[in-house]
Amino acid sequence: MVAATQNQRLTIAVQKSGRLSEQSIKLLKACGIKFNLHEARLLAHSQNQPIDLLRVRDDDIPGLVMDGVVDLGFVGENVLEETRLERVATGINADYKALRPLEFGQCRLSIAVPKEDSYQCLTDLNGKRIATTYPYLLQNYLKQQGIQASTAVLTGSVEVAPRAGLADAICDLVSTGATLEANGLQEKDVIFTSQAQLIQRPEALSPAKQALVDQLLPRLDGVQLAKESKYIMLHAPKAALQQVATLLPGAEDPTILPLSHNEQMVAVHAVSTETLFWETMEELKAIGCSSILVLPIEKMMG
Ligand SMILES: Nc1ncnc2c1ncn2[C@@H]1O[C@H](COP(=O)(O)OP(=O)(O)OP(=O)(O)O)[C@@H](O)[C@H]1O
Ligand SMILES: O=P(O)(O)OC[C@H]1O[C@H](OP(=O)(O)OP(=O)(O)O)[C@H](O)[C@@H]1O
Ligand SMILES: [Mg+2]
Repeated sequence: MVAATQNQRLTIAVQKSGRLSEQSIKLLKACGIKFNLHEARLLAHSQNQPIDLLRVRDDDIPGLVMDGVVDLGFVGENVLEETRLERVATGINADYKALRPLEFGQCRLSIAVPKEDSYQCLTDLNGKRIATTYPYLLQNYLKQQGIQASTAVLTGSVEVAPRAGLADAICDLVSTGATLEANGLQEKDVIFTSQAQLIQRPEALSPAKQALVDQLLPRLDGVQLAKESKYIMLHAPKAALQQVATLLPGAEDPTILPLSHNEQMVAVHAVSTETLFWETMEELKAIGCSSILVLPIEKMMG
C-alpha cells in the first residue's frame, strides 16, 4: 500500500468488524461521504470525495496513524493509549493529533476478580497474576498504585482466564457488566475510561487533504450536536413564556408566533441542544402548554 504522504486521496482507517465499525461508517456517511462497502474488501473508495477507507483490526489503527501510513483513524482511546505506551516504552514514534472525541464506544477498562474471591483492596493483587489485552495500561496503573503483579497477555476471551486457571484476576473492557456477570466475576477497580476518538497523523497534511479535513470536522461537530438536539414546538400561554424558557434546556431565542383565534396562547418554536426528558414535557403541560412536539434534527450548522 502507498503511504498516505504519497497518496493524493485522504485515507481513513476504520475497524473492519467490531464494536466501532458501524458507528464510524455511519458518522462518515452522515458527514456526506458516500461509500459502497463490500464485506470482503479492505480498501473502499468514496464515490463523491477523494477519500479512501482502510478497513483493519482496531489494534492496528493507532500505529498506522502514528507511522503516517493513513491520514486519519477512528479508534478507541483504550487501544490508542495502550499503543502509545507500548511505543514509548520501545522507543518508537508515538505522536498523533487528537481531532475529536466521538460519542460512541464508551466503555471502561477494569480489574475484576472471581465473585468468591476474598478481595478487599488493590494491595491484595500483590504477587498475583492478571490476564489482560492491555498490559501497558495495566502495568502503568499498577506502578502508580505501587502494586507488583504479573500479567498474562491474552488477545481475547480474557474473562475465562480465572476459571481456566490462567490468572487470579482480569483487566478487561466493561460496558454493561454482562460479560463479567456471565463469567462469575465482579468489577473492582476502573483503571481507564474510554470512548472512540478521531485521530490524525502527526505530520502536516498536503493542502488538498487539509482542506478535506477542514470540511469534515465542522460537519462532524454538526452531526454530533444534532444527535443530542431537538426541535421543539408547543403552544404556550403568553403569561407563562418566562417559565417555558427556563424549562427548555439549552434553547436560545425561541421563535414566538401568534395563533389564529387565540389571544392568550402563542406558538413557541425552539432548538434545544440537550436531551428533553418526559419530565420536562410534563412540567410544560402543567403550566398550561399544549400540542407539545419534539422532533429530531438531522444536521446543524451555526
Ligand atoms: N462493550 C463495549 N461497549 C462499548 N464499546 C466497547 C465495548 N467493548 C469494546 N468497546 C470499544 O470498541 C473497541 C473495539 O472493540 P471490539 O470488541 O470490537 O474489539 P476487537 O475484538 O479487539 O476487534 P478487532 O477484531 O478489530 O481487533 C474497543 O477497543 C473499545 O474501545
Ligand atoms: O460489559 P459488557 O457490556 O458485557 O461488554 C464488555 C465486553 O464487550 C467487549 O467484547 P465484545 O462483545 O465486543 O466481543 P469480543 O470479546 O469478541 O471483542 C469486551 O471485550 C468485553 O468482553
Ligand atoms: Mg482488537
